[in-house]
Amino acid sequence: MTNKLYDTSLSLLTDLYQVTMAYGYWKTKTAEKEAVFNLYFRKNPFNGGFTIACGLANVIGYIDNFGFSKKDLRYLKTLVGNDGKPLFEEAFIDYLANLKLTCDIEAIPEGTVVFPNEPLVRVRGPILQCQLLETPLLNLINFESLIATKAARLRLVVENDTLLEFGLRRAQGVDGGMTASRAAYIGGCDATSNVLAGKLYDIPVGGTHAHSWVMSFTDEQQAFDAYADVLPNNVTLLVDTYDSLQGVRHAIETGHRLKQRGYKLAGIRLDSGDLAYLSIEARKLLDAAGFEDTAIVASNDLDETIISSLRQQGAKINVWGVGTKLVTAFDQPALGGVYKLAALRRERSSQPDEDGALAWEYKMKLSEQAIKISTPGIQQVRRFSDERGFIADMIYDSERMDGSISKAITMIDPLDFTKRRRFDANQDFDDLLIPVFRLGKRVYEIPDIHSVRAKVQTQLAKLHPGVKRFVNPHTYPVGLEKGLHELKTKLILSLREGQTQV
Ligand SMILES: Nc1ncnc2c1ncn2[C@@H]1O[C@H](COP(=O)(O)OP(=O)(O)OP(=O)(O)O)[C@@H](O)[C@H]1O
Ligand SMILES: O=P(O)(O)OC[C@H]1O[C@H](OP(=O)(O)OP(=O)(O)O)[C@H](O)[C@@H]1O
Ligand SMILES: O=C(O)c1cccnc1
Ligand SMILES: [Mg+2]
Repeated sequence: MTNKLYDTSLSLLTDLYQVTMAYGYWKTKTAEKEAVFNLYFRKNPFNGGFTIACGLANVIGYIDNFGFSKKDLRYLKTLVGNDGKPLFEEAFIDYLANLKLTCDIEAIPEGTVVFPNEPLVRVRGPILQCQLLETPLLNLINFESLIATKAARLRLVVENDTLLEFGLRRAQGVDGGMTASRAAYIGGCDATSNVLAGKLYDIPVGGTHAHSWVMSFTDEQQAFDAYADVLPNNVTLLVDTYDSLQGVRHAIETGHRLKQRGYKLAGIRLDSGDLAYLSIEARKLLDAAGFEDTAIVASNDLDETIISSLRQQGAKINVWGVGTKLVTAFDQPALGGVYKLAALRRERSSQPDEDGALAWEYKMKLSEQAIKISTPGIQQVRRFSDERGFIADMIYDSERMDGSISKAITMIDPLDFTKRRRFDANQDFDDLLIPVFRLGKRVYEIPDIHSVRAKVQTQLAKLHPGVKRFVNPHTYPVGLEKGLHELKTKLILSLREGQTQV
């Protein structure tokens, strides 16, 4: 099982400006200039305190299959500028025909808990190649991370109950449905109703039946009995087509017949009305009839807020079916991930290469808003932890700071330089970005989807509850290593004075 959706080249799945810039780099003979780009987001979605990294498997699929086909090239040849003449010259099209990716890519593995400003993916290589990857990488990481985060939030509220993803019919198109099912499973759903996702991604599939089944019979009892006859080992009956509690009584009747045949009534589903009241009453009826093990499934525009309220009201629901608001990431339609140039290698001749840092020209985007000023550097994230869990994350420049920690390290809050933390040499840590491609060759095995899903839960267990709460969550500390902070400050000052380099 590959966990990949893309088995064909999607190299034109990019914005036109990436191709026009690529042409520009090629034309100005800077295509091969070595660049470093970081992909990160600035704010956790859903006003939450954390994000789940997801989408790397599809990034890998995209890159594994990268390459412009003859048809792609033929199409690019048809593009014209505002004078009606071709946008790109033939020689550039030939260049693209032979283009093979040779980038080094590091990434934070899927299922990892991540925070604003941390590079989830770092791409290093010829600037033309890095540039072409901007849009697809953002497309693939933003959406899946958003949905995995939504599912993780749902998992936090349902605790050990069963969580089903029912979203395909409301998803944003085919791919929105497919990738949402994958990310929702990783984030913490137990199964999906999406059969193709089940097949392609090895996700358990499951579900009940629709109102149409009941409506196609003259009465509900007949409908339930017929369903139980056909699929005696898969009976969860939707009871709310006419009157929910009457429906439960009919389901109990069917349940008795199933029992006589050696099967069981697996569940009933409520899909309208007051789900707290109805589930409590349904539970009483089921228990009184000896169906203590029959599950109560609920669906109907659920999300983490409604589920949390239902649980507080004492609802007797043990399976939650969540569709629309999960796969459309209600109520935040996108994760705002960005991909920024962070360094360019200097011309070999212009600088001695004795210090790794001197080899690079650090780059950043200025902004009036401090949060939008990008951080330069060949970034790595160091996550410090102790026996209770994660303590803080520090972004550092892997070329400037020796990766081995032999002395104390100071981390500075990027939005308030007076806030500092010191970590001594024996503090436990992990560096989060790991090599995925070296010179365009894959050096990373995609883990199976079940272990990624399990990882989300072990990661969340290491987060302080305050960071996981939904209302005004505590901000998990993410800082810059002191040297990187100083470099950034120096660069901001020099850029503001109209210079471009440090
Ligand atoms: N006890 C409850 N507390 C909070 N929210 C609830 C409770 N019961 C149901 N809900 C939620 O309230 C909303 C009810 O939706 P709506 O007003 O469309 O009612 P409905 O029961 O679906 O109506 P209909 O019978 O016409 O289908 C849904 O999002 C549902 O999940
Ligand atoms: O509510 P969601 O979280 O999206 O979950 C999926 C919904 O899809 C189905 O019905 P559908 O919404 O198509 O019709 P209905 O609302 O009339 O039941 C199902 O009965 C759920 O209500
Ligand atoms: O199986 C179900 O109950 C189901 C599947 C898709 C959407 N709503 C419900
Ligand atoms: Mg509905």
